[in-house]
Parts: sequence; C-alpha cells; structure tokens
Amino acid sequence: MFPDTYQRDEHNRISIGGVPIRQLAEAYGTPLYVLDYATMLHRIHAFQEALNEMTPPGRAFYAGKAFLTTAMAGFLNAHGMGLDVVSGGELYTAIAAGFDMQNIVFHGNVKTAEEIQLALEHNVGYVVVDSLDELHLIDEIAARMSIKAPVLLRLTPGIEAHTHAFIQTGQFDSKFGFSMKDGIHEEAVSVALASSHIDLKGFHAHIGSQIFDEDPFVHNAMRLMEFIQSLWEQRRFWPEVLDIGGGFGVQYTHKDDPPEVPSILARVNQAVQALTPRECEPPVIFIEPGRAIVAEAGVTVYQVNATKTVPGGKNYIAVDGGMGDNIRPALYQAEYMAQVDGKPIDGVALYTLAGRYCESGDILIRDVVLPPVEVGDYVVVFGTGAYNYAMSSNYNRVPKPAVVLVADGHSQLWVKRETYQDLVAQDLPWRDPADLRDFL
Ligand SMILES: Cc1ncc(COP(=O)(O)O)c(C=O)c1O
Ligand SMILES: N[C@@H](CCCC[NH3+])C(=O)O
Repeated sequence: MFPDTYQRDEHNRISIGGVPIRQLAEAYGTPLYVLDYATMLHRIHAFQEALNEMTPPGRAFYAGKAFLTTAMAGFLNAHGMGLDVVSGGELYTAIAAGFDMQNIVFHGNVKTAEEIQLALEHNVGYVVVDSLDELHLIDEIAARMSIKAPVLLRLTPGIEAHTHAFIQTGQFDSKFGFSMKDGIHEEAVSVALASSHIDLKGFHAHIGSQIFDEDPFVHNAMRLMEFIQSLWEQRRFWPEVLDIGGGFGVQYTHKDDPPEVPSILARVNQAVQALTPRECEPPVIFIEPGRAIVAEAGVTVYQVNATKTVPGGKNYIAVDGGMGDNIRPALYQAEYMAQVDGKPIDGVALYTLAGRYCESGDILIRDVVLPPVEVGDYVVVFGTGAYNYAMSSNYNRVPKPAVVLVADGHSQLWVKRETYQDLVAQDLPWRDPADLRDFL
C-alpha cells in the first residue's frame, strides 16, 4: 500500500521519492496529491515483463480513468504503455500530450458522434463498441470518412467478480457491452462482418475492478476463447485481439491481498494457447490496468485543522480535504490507511479522520489508530493515486489540490492547485431576466 520509495527517518519524518512530505506540503500547500515516479515505473515494467512472457506478447493499455493528465499521458507514452480512454476529454488529453494514437483503445458505453469522429480522425488503434446503435453510428461515420474503423466488440461474459457491486461490470445485466446470454453478441458480429466500413479486430470483456482472485480473469479469457472457437467453427472468423480488461486489485489496507499479475497472465496465456484451433494463431491479449499502476504510487497529504472528542468518546480529526479530493469512502465504503508525519508509527488512540465538506458522510477513514494528533500536523493517506484526483469535484466550491510528482529527491508539478479565480472562470455574472436581450 506504500509507494516503493516510502521512508521514515529516525524522527518519524515521512518521505516519498526522497522528498520529505513536510517540504512538499510547505512548497505546494495542502491537501496535496503526491505521485511516486519509481512506483509507477516499477508497476509498468512488471506488467510489460509479464506480457512479454506471453506468446504472442500481450499489450497493456493503461486505463486513463484511474488518473490522467497531460504529463501522465506523456510519461506513459515515453514508456511504451498504451492508453485506454473513455471520453472525448481523455482522448483530447492524449492528443494534447502527443500520444501515439495507434496505441489507444477508445472505450465507453456512450460515445457521441463528435467523439467517434475525433477518434477516427486521429487514427486511434481500436474503438471498443458497446451497443448495436453505436456500431451503426461508427459504420456511418467511417463510411463518410471513406475508412474502415478498427473495432473490438465489448462483451459481458456473465462473470461475477467478488468486489463492490458498484464496480462489477461483467455480469449479464451490466449496462456495459453485448450480453453473451441472449445472442445479441452474435448479431453484433454479423453486423460488423457485413459492414465494409468496420474492421472487426476482436473482442473485449472487463469484469470489474479491485479483484483479488486469479480465477475470474482466467475464466473471462476462457469464456471469450470459447466464443471465438464457435465463431471459427460457424463462420471461419478468427480475431487478432482479445482484450480482457483491467481490474487487478491493490492493497489499500492490511486486509487486502492483491493477486499475482504474472501468475494470472501465465494462466491466461496457457488457456488461450490450449483453446486456439491448430489452424489459427493465438490472439494477442490486451490488458487495461489502471488502479494497479497508480493507486499505490499516490498519497494525499492533509493538514489537521481541528481535533475534537464528542459525547460517546469518538475522537475526530478534521483535515483540510475530504470527499472533494477522495470520494471513494463515501461512494464505496473504501478503506484507507494513514500516518502522521513526524509522530511515532505506533498509535495510542482510535480516531475518525473527517473531511471538511458539509456532509456527515464525508469521513475519509472511520477508524484509524494514530499517535496523539494536534492541529497543524500533516496526515498522509496512502493508496490515493487511482480514482482520487480523477473523481475529484469542486463541491462546496473548494479548489482541487495540486498533483506533484516526486523522483530521486526532486519534485515536479503535474497539475497546478486550482485557485478561487479558476472556480469562477466559467461563471457569467448575474443579469436581470427582465432584460430579454441577454437570453437565447
Ligand atoms: C473497460 C475498463 N477497462 C479497464 C478498467 C480499469 O480498471 P482498474 O483500474 O481496476 O484496473 C476499467 C474500470 O474498471 C474498465 O471499465
Ligand atoms: N472508480 C472506481 C472504479 C471504477 C472502475 C471503472 N470501470 C473506484 O474508485 O474504485
């Protein structure tokens, strides 16, 4: 759950990437998202090594929804990672960063005509199709552009991964993709193969997020393989690509026991080889890890604003951030671990880490054992690299924190802290509705 470069010195001062947390807090303010370069790089290399062990070698497309900025896209591109985007905004971020567009898969259960056009104009590697309506729309746009759109069809394989219900996606009644239960997936294949503007490259199935068991990943690949075997037998169609999505679990607290990615990928490889007919080449396996690359690379630094003990004995620590920068506890009852900078690691009291937002549910950590905490202390919450900044909001008109990268004793700003001026930048002043000239 800690960044790989996490250290505590003899005075219990925490540093990440060789930079003391206190120094970062003083230089950039709090709350502050800190990302460790070394951790991200190690995770990327671990995925790449495991994928290179596969025959044919697999490919990784980092899921931008976990955390994406222009600098992040540039960093991924420089290290040969592909990118999974789910909106025009994520796509535009990749374009702005000069990302290799062939190394992009474009996802999402809703893609507007403008988004599809933008993706095709920039030659994205693959568009992952979610519905028959979308397939027809892509066909129409590709026909207008006189091109063949490279697509994967997203299937829902009926695999229920054991994770929070809100982050399961593989079950038959999911809003995503073509269910493999009622034949709609076969209809989609027929439409795709009949179109002269669709190039059906393969299939995708993502079963959920924060998954700890190895088996669902392997079963997902097997379910896809059985389907393409049937396509081969019935239509002599064999795909180039099978994309098994992301979802590799990470450690947020000591209770979490993440799976071994090399073992999952070796088992997937074995299943794919075994289920490939002799006349065919095994498809290239794509994966889309998001959380597993950034979650543990990130920490959030907060400053303690107040402490109080309420009737019943509960000890609150109120910090200067909360659900605006980390919605996951409120949304999924997600659990996190925290430490206090400059204080002993052994706790003496049970605390509730409360956020600053006007919601009783804005609790970052329900129960955390910490040393005595005082106003002004810096509290570090671990494992916040994924789906924190990405899901942040301006609730209560609180500006979003800065994001800073740390490496080898240095820091580099990746996203500036929002200002009050930024908050009002898109607002227009009040105008009297009586003056209709101001209205459309
Ligand atoms: C299609 C798809 N791919 C990849 C991911 C990334 O998941 P994770 O961050 O759990 O690896 C998601 C999110 O769950 C997804 O919906
Ligand atoms: N946002 C979720 C995961 C959803 C994944 C998107 N398919 C989380 O924080 O855990």
